[in-house]
Amino acid sequence: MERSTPGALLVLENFIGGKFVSCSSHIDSYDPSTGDVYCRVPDSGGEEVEEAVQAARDAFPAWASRSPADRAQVMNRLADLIEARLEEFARAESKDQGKTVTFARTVDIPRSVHNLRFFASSALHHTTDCSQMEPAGCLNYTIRCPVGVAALISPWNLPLYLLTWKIAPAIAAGNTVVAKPSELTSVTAWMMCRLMNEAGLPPGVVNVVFGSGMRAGDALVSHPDVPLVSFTGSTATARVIAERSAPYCKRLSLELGGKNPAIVFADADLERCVATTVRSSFSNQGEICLCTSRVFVERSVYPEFLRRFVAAARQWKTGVPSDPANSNGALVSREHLEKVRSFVKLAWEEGAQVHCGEGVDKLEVPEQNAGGYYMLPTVVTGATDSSRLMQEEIFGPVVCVAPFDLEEEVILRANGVRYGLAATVWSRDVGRVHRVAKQLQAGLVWTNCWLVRDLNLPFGGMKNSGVGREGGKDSHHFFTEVKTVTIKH
Ligand SMILES: NC(=O)C1=CN([C@@H]2O[C@H](COP(=O)(O)OP(=O)(O)OC[C@H]3O[C@@H](n4cnc5c(N)ncnc54)[C@H](O)[C@@H]3O)[C@@H](O)[C@H]2O)C=CC1
Ligand SMILES: N/C(=C\C=C\C(=O)O)C(=O)O
Repeated sequence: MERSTPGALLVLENFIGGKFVSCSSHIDSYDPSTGDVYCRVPDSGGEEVEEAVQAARDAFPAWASRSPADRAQVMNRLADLIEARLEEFARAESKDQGKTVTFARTVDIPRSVHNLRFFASSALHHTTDCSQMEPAGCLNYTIRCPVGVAALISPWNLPLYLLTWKIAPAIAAGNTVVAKPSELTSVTAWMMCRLMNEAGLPPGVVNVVFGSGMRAGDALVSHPDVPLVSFTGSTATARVIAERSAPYCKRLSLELGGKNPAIVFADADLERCVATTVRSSFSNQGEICLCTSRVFVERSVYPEFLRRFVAAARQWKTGVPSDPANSNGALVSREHLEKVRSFVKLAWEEGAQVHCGEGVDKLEVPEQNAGGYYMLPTVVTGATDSSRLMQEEIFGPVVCVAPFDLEEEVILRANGVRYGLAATVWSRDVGRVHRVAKQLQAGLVWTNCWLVRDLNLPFGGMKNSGVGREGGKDSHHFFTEVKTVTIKH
């Protein structure tokens, strides 16, 4: 049972047409570091979504006709206002999500600010195509127009970062939006809404409706006046969204889960590789779709890699999110903690070896955090490639390590899952790195590094990891309709 905190709870309101609007029912939101209720999130449904879509529709013509430079100015002001409150946002993100304050302070919030500035700036530099048909005396050119009201649905793992990753390109291109953050982590979105009028964003350009996926999310993606949906979350939810969107032929961008492999060849710089692979496996409690989940190591260096990797995982300290000594905080919810733990239980049942973490090492947190959702970084070996541990997205601090013998073999094994989001390859052999990167079924391949991100380049997954790409030009294309104009002269 969750414990509840006495005293006043933070109560959030929807942000519609530039105003905060209260909702008659709410959902409790928990502080993952203690298990206490600390916030109440509007449980919006069809009525609230209708109001928000109407506000976005009303605001669309004026916003769409503003110049990119005008829109960029407002977005930059919003970025400045968030940046000026970075610490406040970082603490709120940590309390709501369970991540360490350090991670929120150095990753989530700075990257949210960067999203706004990046898309504000890139909107100034887009060009379109032109062709001449000489014998016919025709000039063809393209123009790009905003699509209309965009539905933006974001998850709980990088709350403000992934929300701004969608809002920024959508409004930079002249769309208006109705966003629905995850009901588990709504606070920083609400805090950003408090800054929108001050930033100069016209009422109705960004509307935020809080609530569950089943009610608010479903009403939003099913709305006939919303022609476009950008979603980040689970593959299961993406399927439902695709079904709801199909009758209206909506434009979809789906960024989904992963089962990301790291491939370590014997010639890799083992020291750097171990340090980075621990980070790629356990950052943000393993709750990033890009986290490494399966590590394949060439057999000759496998024992040494495993020894160093387990030692480094034990050094990845887990505990109270506000303590700067900790690399990991708490998982997002009790349900999610139970789900992640069930994979380790499965490992024990199936005869795999658990080298550190869950069930092996002791996790210590202060008495007041005893109800929090903590879990130690856990390293498993001996899971078969076809096991659930090696096939399903765990989305927590659990990683499987396995040896391999041949390059062709490891490519097949790395590709042998339904997902295809990200992969990492560790080798000093440039030829091999190119060869392997080309054959991996993944939207992103990092070699000798992880999570180095240029927002200009496409981001997205293959297979069950998603549909479409976002980032730079791809986001601009997704959030605009292209039209070809032909002039006979
Ligand atoms: N970025 C990623 O790859 C993420 C993957 N996941 C995976 O999904 C699993 C389940 O986590 P959930 O929070 O349940 O993810 P989810 O996919 O259900 O939630 C993501 C967002 O979708 C909304 N949503 C849920 N059902 C909806 C519907 N029918 N229509 C419209 N919106 C809907 C949620 O309210 C939330 O805002 C995790 O254990 C993890 O494996 C979860 C979050 C992010
Ligand atoms: N989309 C996700 C992470 C993106 C990270 C990045 O852009 O660097 C996710 O975890 O869902």
